[in-house]
Amino acid sequence: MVDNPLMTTRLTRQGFDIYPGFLDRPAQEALVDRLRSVLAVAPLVTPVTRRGPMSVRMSAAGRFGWISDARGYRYEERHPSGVAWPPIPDEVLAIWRAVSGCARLPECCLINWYGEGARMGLHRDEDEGDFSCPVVSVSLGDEGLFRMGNPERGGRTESVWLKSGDVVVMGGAARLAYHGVDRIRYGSSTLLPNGGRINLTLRVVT
Ligand SMILES: O=C(O)CCC(=O)C(=O)O
Ligand SMILES: [Fe+2]
Repeated sequence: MVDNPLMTTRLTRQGFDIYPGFLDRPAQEALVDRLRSVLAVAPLVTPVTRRGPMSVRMSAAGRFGWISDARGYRYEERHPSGVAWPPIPDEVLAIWRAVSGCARLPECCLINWYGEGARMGLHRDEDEGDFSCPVVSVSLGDEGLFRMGNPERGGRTESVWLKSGDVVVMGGAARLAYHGVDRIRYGSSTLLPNGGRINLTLRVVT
C-alpha cells in the first residue's frame, strides 16, 4: 500500500473517489495469492440473469456472496456448492480500513473475473440493506474501462481506464450511482499468468 493514499485520490465529476496505484506490485501479487486460496474453496461460477449468462465469472468471500441464477439474484451465505464463503483476507480488510471511512467491516467481498471480451453493463449496487457505507472496488490484472454515471439512469457519464492496483470508493452520491465496465484490455498486465482482470467489491450488506 502507498504510504499516504489520501495524497493520490482523484474525485471524478460523478463523485467516485479513485486512488490510482493504491497497491504496489508486491501487494498485488500477495493479494492474488490469497485470492487463489479463496477460489480453491469457492470456485468461480457464471451467474445467469434473465438476459442469459453473464460474461463475468464470480465468487465471493465473507459472510455473504452475491448470486444470480434461475431463481433470481440475491445475497447468499453459501456458495452454490453448499460450502460457506471463505473469510475476507486480512489484506483486503486493510484496504477497506484505509479508504472506506466506515466503522463497520464489509460483509461481502465479491470477486469478479473478466476474461477476454468480458464486460459488465451499467447497474447500481442496490441489493444491500444499508447504503451509509461505500462500496470499495479493487482492480487487479488487465486494465478495465470503468464507466461512471449518475444516481438515475441516463445523463452524462465519465470513463476511466482502471489499472492493476487502483482502488475506487463509491460513497456519498456515488454509492447509488450507475457504473459498469465497457471492456478490458486483454493482456495489458502481466500480473495474472493467463491474462484477464480481477475486480473485488467490498460491501456492507445488512
Ligand atoms: O469490475 C468493476 O470494476 C466493477 C464491478 C462492479 O460494479 C460490481 O461488482 O458491482
Ligand atoms: Fe457495481
